[in-house]
Formats: sequence, structure tokens, C-alpha cells
Amino acid sequence: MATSSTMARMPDETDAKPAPGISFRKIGMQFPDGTEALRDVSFDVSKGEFVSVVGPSGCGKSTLLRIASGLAPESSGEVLVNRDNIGYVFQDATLLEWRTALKNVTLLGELHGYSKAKQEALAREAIELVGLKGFENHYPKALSGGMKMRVSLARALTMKPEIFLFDEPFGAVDEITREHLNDETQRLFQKERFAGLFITHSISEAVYMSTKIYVMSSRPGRIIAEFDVPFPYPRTQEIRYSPDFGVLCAQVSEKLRSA
Ligand SMILES: Nc1ncnc2c1ncn2[C@@H]1O[C@H](COP(=O)(O)OP(=O)(O)OP(=O)(O)O)[C@@H](O)[C@H]1O
Repeated sequence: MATSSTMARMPDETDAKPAPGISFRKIGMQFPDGTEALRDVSFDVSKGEFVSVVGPSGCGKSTLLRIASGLAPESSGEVLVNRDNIGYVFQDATLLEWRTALKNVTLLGELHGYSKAKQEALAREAIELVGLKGFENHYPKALSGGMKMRVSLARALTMKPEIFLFDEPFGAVDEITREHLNDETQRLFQKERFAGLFITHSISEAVYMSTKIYVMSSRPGRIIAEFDVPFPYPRTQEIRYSPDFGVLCAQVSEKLRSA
């Protein structure tokens, strides 16, 4: 197993782009049962980039995020990443049912040993950022699926992440809520300018949100196509109906069909 290292190990000096938040270098992943999930995956995600990865179910997308975060060790290759400050939002909101929205959002500050005043100040700021002001004292059972996801986003935001990993966070909500959450996330990205790595099954979501899209093949997942998304931020929902947006979606879709 290769060891992952910190930002002290920077990419080649010939690389003119800003320092990557995450640099995947020829990542391979083989599970103990022999399943080869990833093969030779290489790409960077720099601060100020929002990169989406789309690919067939089971191609290794979540595995790639787990490797980036350090939750799973890669079998070969290496990841250059500073893991001090990573935000991770999962498919499920993963809230504690017995804690209010505010107390769910203070959780990470609590675990990091912040003072109560700091925990709460960070939580209230994050709650406002995701548009949940007024719902601080609601318990998860009194929140909609979209609101739970906002709590989950706010919880991650309290750590002011420089790298933000999103594992298909909006797959379980209805289309309109998903569009709202896309707008919230895009706004957060614009404000915080983290390095964003976003997994999704939705091509239009990927095109709407991202600066760049990678398409992965079916297992073992390899990068088979790369698209730059040229639309300037802030993007509004109307862009989804523009011809250029449709053309890019069609191009990504074509690659995905051949994956
Ligand atoms: N612990 C494990 N042991 C063996 N195989 C695993 C393990 N975890 C995942 N896999 C397999 O590795 C492959 C990649 O899984 P992963 O969850 O990364 O795919 P994915 O692209 O995120 O899928 P989906 O889009 O359906 O969420 C799958 O075939 C999965 O069954």
C-alpha cells in the first residue's frame, strides 16, 4: 500500500496550475476479496475547482472519495492531500435523531474540543449559510429530506473545509429540492472557494455545478473522459435550458453510455 502524504509533497514544478487540494496519482484499489474497484485513476482537484465524477453504478466513485478522505487505503498509487480540513457529505444526512438541528451542527466543533461559544457561533453562521435560520431547535424528525441535507452540509461547513467531498448527497430528494440544494451548494462554493469533489449520477447536476467533469468507466473504474464546463458563476437555473448546456449534457451522456 502506498502511503498518502501531506501538501508538503507538492506536484511537479512544471505544473502551472494552483496547488491541488487533492492529487490522485495512478490510484488502484483491489479489495481483499479480489474485487478490483479502481485502476490507474489520476487527476487533481485544486482550490477553487468544483470537480464532478460521473460513472456507472459500482464503478468505484464512493471508493475514490473514501481513499481521498483516508477512510480506505489505496492499493496502489498515492494521494497527495492535506487531510487536516476535509468536509465530507454522505448520501444519507447521518443526523443524530436525539439532537436538535443546532446540536447536530455543533457536533464537529464539540468533537474538536472547541469552546461552547465557538461551537455555537460556527454552527449559527453555517445554519444561516444553508438557509436554515429559524429551524435551529427542530429535531431531525421534524425536518424534510432536503432540510436534513442542509443540516448535514452546515455541520461540515463548521470546520471551514478547504476540501469538500460530496458523495451523491442529493440523490434522495425530489427534483425541485435538488435544484435548490444545487443552488445552495454552488453559492457556498463561490463564497468559500474550497476544492470540491462531487459524486453524482445526474449529468445535468454535474454540468450545472462543476468547473470540470470526469467520466469513469464501469469497474474497474478508470477515467475515460474529461470535460471543462465553461459557464461563468453564479449560474442560475435558466442556464439548464440553454443550447450550450444541452450540448454539453449530451456529450457527457454519450461518454457515459460507452462507459
Ligand atoms: N469492502 C468491499 N469489499 C469488496 N468489494 C467492495 C467493497 N466496497 C465496495 N466494493 C465493490 O467495489 C465496487 C465499487 O464500489 P463503490 O461503492 O465505490 O461504487 P460506486 O461507483 O460508488 O457505486 P454507486 O454509484 O452504485 O454508489 C463495487 O463493485 C462494490 O461492490
